[in-house]
Amino acid sequence: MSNGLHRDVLISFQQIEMDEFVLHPFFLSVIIFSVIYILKKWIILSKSCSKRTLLVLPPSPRKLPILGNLHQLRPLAHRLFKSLGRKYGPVMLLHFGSRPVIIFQSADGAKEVVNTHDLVFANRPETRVAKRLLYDSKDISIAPYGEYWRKLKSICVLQLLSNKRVHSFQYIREEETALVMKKIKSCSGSSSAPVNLSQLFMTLSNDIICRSAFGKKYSQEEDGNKFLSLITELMQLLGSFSFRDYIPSLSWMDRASGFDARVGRVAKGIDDFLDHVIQEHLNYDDTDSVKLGETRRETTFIKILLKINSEDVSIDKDSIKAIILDVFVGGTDTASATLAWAMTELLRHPIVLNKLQKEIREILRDKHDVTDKDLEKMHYLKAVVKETLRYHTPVPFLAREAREDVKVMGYDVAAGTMILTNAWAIGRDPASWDEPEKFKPERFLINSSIDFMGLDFELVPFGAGRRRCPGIAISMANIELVLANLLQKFEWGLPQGIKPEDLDTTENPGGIIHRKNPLFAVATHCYF
Ligand code: HEM
Repeated sequence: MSNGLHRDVLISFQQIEMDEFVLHPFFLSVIIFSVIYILKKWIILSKSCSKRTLLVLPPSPRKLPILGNLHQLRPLAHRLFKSLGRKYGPVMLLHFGSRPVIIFQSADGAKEVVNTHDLVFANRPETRVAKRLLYDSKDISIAPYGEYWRKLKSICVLQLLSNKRVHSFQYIREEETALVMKKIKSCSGSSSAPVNLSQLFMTLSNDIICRSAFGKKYSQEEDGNKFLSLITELMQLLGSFSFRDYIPSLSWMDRASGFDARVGRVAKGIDDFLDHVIQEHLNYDDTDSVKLGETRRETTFIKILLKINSEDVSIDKDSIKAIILDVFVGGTDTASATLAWAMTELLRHPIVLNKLQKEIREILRDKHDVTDKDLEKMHYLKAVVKETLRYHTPVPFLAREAREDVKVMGYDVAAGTMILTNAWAIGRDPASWDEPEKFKPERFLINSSIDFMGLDFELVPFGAGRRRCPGIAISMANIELVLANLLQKFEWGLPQGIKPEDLDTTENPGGIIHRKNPLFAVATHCYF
C-alpha cells in the first residue's frame, strides 16, 4: 500500500516537472534546433548513400576499417592478385588503407586503361617517398601529366634514348660485353667453376648505364660503389610501404620507425654524388677528358642535359639529377633481371638453347664480333626475348592514377583512384595465350605480329600509351647483344647435380622481379 502511494506521488511529481521543462522557451528552442540538425544530417547521409549505391564499383574482397585490404596483401602481389582474380574477376577493387585501388588483369582491361582512356589515366600515383627521392617529382616517371612532363618525355625520347643515340652508344655495349665474355672465359677453362651470371649481368648493366650517363664507370671507385648501393636502397624505398601515404593518421610511425630518416639519408647521399658528377662535367672540357683517358664525354646524358639546361630555364639542375635517377632506376635492374630470367629458361629448356645457339652460329659463322645488323636477322633470339618478357615480366604492374571521374568496363572510377594493370598476369592469361604456363618462344614465330611496342594489349611489359617506357630500343640492343655473345662463344651447362627441371625459379619480391637466388651456370667450352 505504502509502495503504491509512493509510486503515485512520484509520478505526479515527475509530471509537474516535465510540463515545466517542456514549456520553458529556452529548452523548446534547443529541441527544435536539434531536430532540424538531425533531420538535415539524415537527409545528407541518405543522399550520399543513395549516390553511392548508384555507383557501380568493381567486385571487392571484404575490407577492414582503417586497414582496408592491407592485411590481405603478401609479397609477390602480382601472383596474389592473379589468384584473387579467379574469385573476383579481371577487374577488382581493393583498398590500401584509405586509398582505393582498382586492379585490371586482362588484355581488354589494359586496352581501356592505357589506350581508350589513356589521357584520363596519364598520371602516376604519387607517394611522398617518391616525391622526396625524385626531387619533388621532377623526373619523368612520376611527374604529373602536363607541360613539364611532356617536355621531359620528349627530351628522353628524342635526345637521350632515340634510335640514333642508341646506335651511337654501340661501342659502349660492345666493349662492356667483351669484358664480360673475357671474365667468363677466365672462369671456364679446366676448372669449369660455376659463374655467378646474376652478378655479372648486374655489373654489366650498371657499367653500360654509367658510361652512357656519366662518361665513365664508377663500379671500381669507392664513391661510385657507394652511389650504386644507394641506388639499390632507393629502389627498395620506392617499393616500400609508408604510413603517410596509406594511413595518414599513423604517419608518425614513419618518423618513429626511422623510415623518414633513411629516406633523407639516401636522398642526401645521391644528391651529393650527382652534384659531384655534374661539377666534374662543368670543370672539364672535351680536351681534358681526352687527356684523362675517359670515354668520349661529348655523348654523355649529363652533357646533353646540361646543354638543354643552358637554353631552357625550366630544366634546372634538380631536373637533370631526377632524369639521371630515372635512367638508373629504369635501365639497370630491368635489363639484368631480364637477362637472368632468359638464361634461366634457356638452361631449363636445352632444346630451345640448342636451337637458339644454332641460329646465332649460322648467322655469325666465323665472325667474332656481333653487330646490330647480325642481331636484326636473329628471329628466334627475338622470340626468346619476347617470351622471357611475357613469362617473367620484370615490371609486373603499370601504375596509373585517374585524373577525373570515368566509367571503365561498366564500372565507375573516381578521380584520384590508383590503377594497377597487372602486366605479369596478362602475360599468363589463358584467355590470350595458349598454354600460358609453358616457356615456348615458338609462339612468337607462329604469330610473329604480336609485339611489346604497346599496340598488342596481351603483351605489355613496357606499358603503352603516353606513359609507355622510352627505353625499349636501348634495352633490346643490350639484351640481344649479351645473349648472342653468351651463346656464340660458350657451351652452357648447370652446376653438378642440378637437373634442368630442378633449376630454381623462385622470385624475389619488389617493384622489379628478380630471381631470389643468384643464377650459377658453367661455361663448359669456350670458342674464342
Ligand atoms: C627490360 C627493360 C625495361 C622494362 C621491362 C621497362 C618497363 C617499364 C614499364 C612497364 C614502364 C611503365 C609504362 C607504363 O606505365 O605504361 C616503364 C616506364 C619508364 N621506363 Fe622503362 N623499362 C625497361 C627499361 C628502361 C630503360 C633502359 C630506361 C632508361 C634508360 C627506362 C626508363 C623508363 C622511364 C623514364 C619510364 C617512365 C615513362 C613515363 O612515365 O612517361 N626503362 N618502363
